[in-house]
Amino acid sequence: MEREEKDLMEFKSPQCPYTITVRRNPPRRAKKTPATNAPDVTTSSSTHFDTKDVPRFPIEEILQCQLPLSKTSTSENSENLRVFLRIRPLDIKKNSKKNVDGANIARSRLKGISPKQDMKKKTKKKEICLSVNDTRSVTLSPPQIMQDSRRVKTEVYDGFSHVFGSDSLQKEVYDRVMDPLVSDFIAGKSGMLAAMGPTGSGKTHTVFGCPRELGMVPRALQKIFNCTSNTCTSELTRSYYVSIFEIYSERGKGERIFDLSSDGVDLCLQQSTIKGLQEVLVSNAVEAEAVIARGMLKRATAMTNSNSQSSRSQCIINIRVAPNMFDGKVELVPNNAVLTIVDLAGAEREKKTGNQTTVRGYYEFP
Ligand SMILES: Nc1ncnc2c1ncn2[C@@H]1O[C@H](COP(=O)(O)OP(=O)(O)OP(=O)(O)O)[C@@H](O)[C@H]1O
Repeated sequence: MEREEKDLMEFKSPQCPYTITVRRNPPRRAKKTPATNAPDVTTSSSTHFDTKDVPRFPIEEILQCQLPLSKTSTSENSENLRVFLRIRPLDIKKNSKKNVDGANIARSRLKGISPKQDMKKKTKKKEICLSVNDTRSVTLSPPQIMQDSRRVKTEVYDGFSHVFGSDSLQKEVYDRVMDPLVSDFIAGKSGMLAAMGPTGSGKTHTVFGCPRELGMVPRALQKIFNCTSNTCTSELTRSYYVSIFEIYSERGKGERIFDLSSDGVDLCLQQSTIKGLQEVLVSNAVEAEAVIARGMLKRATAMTNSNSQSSRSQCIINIRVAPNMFDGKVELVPNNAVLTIVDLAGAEREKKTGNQTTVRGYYEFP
């Protein structure tokens, strides 16, 4: 307490400074400052010190003062954890085409209308309940049929790092979400992108994409290897390793971890560390994509053979950069940085596709 009061006394400037150091929790048993010329206010009764000489502590000025924010704290990239929201388009061409054929055609005929009219009716029933307010918030309102219910309310979800509307492009998402992580990774800083959401919400589409709309993984690999081959010699000394594994959990059973690389086996978790995960050395984006594609195929096959309705599968891809020896020197910057990409698959995934050899998205095998 003595120390604190002395500190307050030493603050003589009536002007509010731009930076203020607020000392909290001073050491309780702090030694008394050796005797100086400064009067001891705590024992003022035993001294001739006059409290009128003490300059007023400018508490009001400090409280009113607007501290200028530093450049880094205002930039959204400085946040360690960023949460993005991407809204999936309501109508996906692939599905609408599927609905016109087969059983739907027969049903439309029974109703005495053309399949196209039936489709139109269906589309009319679709109601958009999620609207984008601005780049950081959305409003979720109940469908009209439930609007009288007191229990369901319109809610605003605010504070996202960025909201991508249903018309957002893969490149747009990559530039804002993934590119900063890739740049950091190239500079030696680890990062992670995790796609989360209910089944069918577009996680796999965003992470892997399709040949016409490349997702985050192929775009990241392109940047990493383009950068490596285009820049200075020190970066040519780097080696890149890819590993891919799956954390698989089934209701009523524990979690299992599988190495999805070609000769990978069951893995075990020891004190939060996965033991025995294989890494594959890759020298370009094509090689890296091949390792990931094979892993995705292995994952899909395992999912199809399992009781996928009650299971969840999390696929984790790691790209690690390691410094190499070059002319007797070691490049120190990319100090084993790891870029991790997580794709969480929903329970109904394989029930819908039902085909062992098809991995949806970018990695498709004949
Ligand atoms: N932004 C988008 N633009 C076009 N099509 C999309 C978009 N997002 C998702 N889709 C399509 O929606 C369908 C479901 O998406 P996707 O498989 O990515 O969902 P998911 O969240 O990974 O589902 P699961 O958890 O079951 O694996 C796919 O046919 C996908 O191509």
